[in-house]
Amino acid sequence: MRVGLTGGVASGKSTVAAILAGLGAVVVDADLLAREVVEPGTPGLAAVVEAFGPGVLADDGSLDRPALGAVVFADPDARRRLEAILHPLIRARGAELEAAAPAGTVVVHDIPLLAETGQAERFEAVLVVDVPVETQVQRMVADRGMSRADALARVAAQATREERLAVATHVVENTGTREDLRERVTEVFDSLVSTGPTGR
Ligand SMILES: CC(C)(COP(=O)(O)OP(=O)(O)OC[C@H]1O[C@@H](n2cnc3c(N)ncnc32)[C@H](O)[C@@H]1O)[C@@H](O)C(=O)NCCC(=O)NCCS
Ligand SMILES: Nc1ncnc2c1ncn2[C@@H]1O[C@H](COP(=O)(O)OP(=O)(O)OP(=O)(O)O)[C@@H](O)[C@H]1O
Repeated sequence: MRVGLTGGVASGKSTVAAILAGLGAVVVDADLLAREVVEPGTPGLAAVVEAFGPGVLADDGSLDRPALGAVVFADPDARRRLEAILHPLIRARGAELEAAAPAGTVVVHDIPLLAETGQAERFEAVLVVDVPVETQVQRMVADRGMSRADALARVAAQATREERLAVATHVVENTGTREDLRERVTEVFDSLVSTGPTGR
């Protein structure tokens, strides 16, 4: 079964993905792949430098992620150019990892921009991790040391809560404790495995 997992920045997707992995799912993490495809020496990194200039490289030749983030989260055109380079590479690698998963496993694709990129129909079920914007911002500021303005810029670069909820087959609210989250995710996983995906 192919399951999509999405949610706004800092909503708790990685936490949900880790719980699902513990329950036996194979997780394909788009954020991780987005890092893999721009590792030093890759065609992905070369293409990014070609498009954005050597100013997005750190002294050791790796991608300077904060520098590139400052550019693309302030400029939607720049963001689209970056996405046009990286998304095909990320998708191709995700398909490879899925093909390598053992038969019969639940493969969960953790994709931050699933709603934005119109991918919902590719999945038998779509889990949306839902929190209020203020919770996203507080987590980015408290856990990642971001300024409030930078946190709000990331939120503004993404779909609204409503747009994401519109593609959900299962909503995972993450406004309670981590234990509440584990219970809800376990309930959703059990229902997917025992009764199959619903809602499509
Ligand atoms: C701009 C980059 C270098 C900033 O790196 P940084 O280490 O600060 O962030 P990281 O990659 O860990 O992403 C953290 C979160 O930011 C949000 N985010 C990342 N890219 C985007 C984007 N293009 N649009 C909206 N939100 C985004 C997502 O919620 C993601 O989970 C990086 O995010 C990137 O390469 N983005 C383009 C690739 C992409 O679209 N990734 C999203 C998953 S496919
Ligand atoms: N229920 C919760 N209670 C308190 N903190 C939480 C809860 N769920 C997640 N967090 C914390 O919030 C932060 C964001 O969670 P996580 O990294 O899972 O989100 P994400 O959606 O994967 O983020 P990103 O979009 O940046 O990849 C983390 O520091 C995580 O430990």
